[in-house]
Amino acid sequence: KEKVEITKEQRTLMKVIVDAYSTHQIPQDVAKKLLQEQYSADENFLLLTEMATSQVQVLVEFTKNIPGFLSLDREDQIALLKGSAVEAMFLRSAQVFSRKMPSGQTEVLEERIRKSGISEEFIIPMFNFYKSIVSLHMVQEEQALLTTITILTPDRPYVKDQQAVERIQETMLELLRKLCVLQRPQEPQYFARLLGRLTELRTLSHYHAEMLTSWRTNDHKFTPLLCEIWDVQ
Ligand SMILES: O=C(Nc1ccccc1F)[C@H](C1CCCCC1)n1c(-c2ccc(Cl)cc2)nc2cc(F)c(F)cc21
Repeated sequence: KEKVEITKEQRTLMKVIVDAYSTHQIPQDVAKKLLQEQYSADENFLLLTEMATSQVQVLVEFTKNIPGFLSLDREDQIALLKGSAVEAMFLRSAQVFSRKMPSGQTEVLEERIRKSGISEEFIIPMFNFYKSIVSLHMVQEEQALLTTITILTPDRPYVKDQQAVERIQETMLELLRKLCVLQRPQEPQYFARLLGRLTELRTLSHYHAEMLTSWRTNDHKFTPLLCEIWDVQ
């Protein structure tokens, strides 16, 4: 039986990542807003573009706290941010959706999102992904590390020094692997299941531009930052 233990430096690394992850969150809670009232497709589109724009800003702040990220080549840092922003947003959305809520509220939230203006064809894959995240019952350490691992994907477009990214990602993968073994001794496959979600996440993120341009709204207005990150307009 493998004796797994977290080293002192791994504990420090995890604290840095989890603190940064919980600090750099969007101030206003979109789930609360959606539960408070029903918005029109136009209002929902505006809310989405606002949320997605501020999500990119908090993502940039979060990555500054990933040990080693700032010592990467500057252009590679940008390539990693650009390449992971959409996935980070869907992962964040899934984590928001998987939060424990008073009974019945998750169903209301799901209904509001289904009716938000997003076109039918994307609702199934999106909620399949969200529900697969819900079923993992991730703790915040796992959520923070999974987002960090997503950001540190070496084979994003235009990354020059992939080895340098791989080295940092491997540190995070090893830490997550240990956490999963310690957290779920009865589920030896749990770590593999977590990483499997990243494949689903990448597939869902392929549709992101279409999801926005097919939104049921008369005016698809995007912020300059979203045009940059979301390959729209
Ligand atoms: O705000 C959003 N996501 C989000 C962005 C940044 C940080 C945190 C976030 F939750 C949007 C809203 C926007 C307003 C209309 C309804 C969907 N959102 C999505 C989502 C994201 C992108 C596309 Cl193309 C389609 C849906 N899935 C959600 C699941 C949830 F549980 C949730 F609370 C909000 C969610």
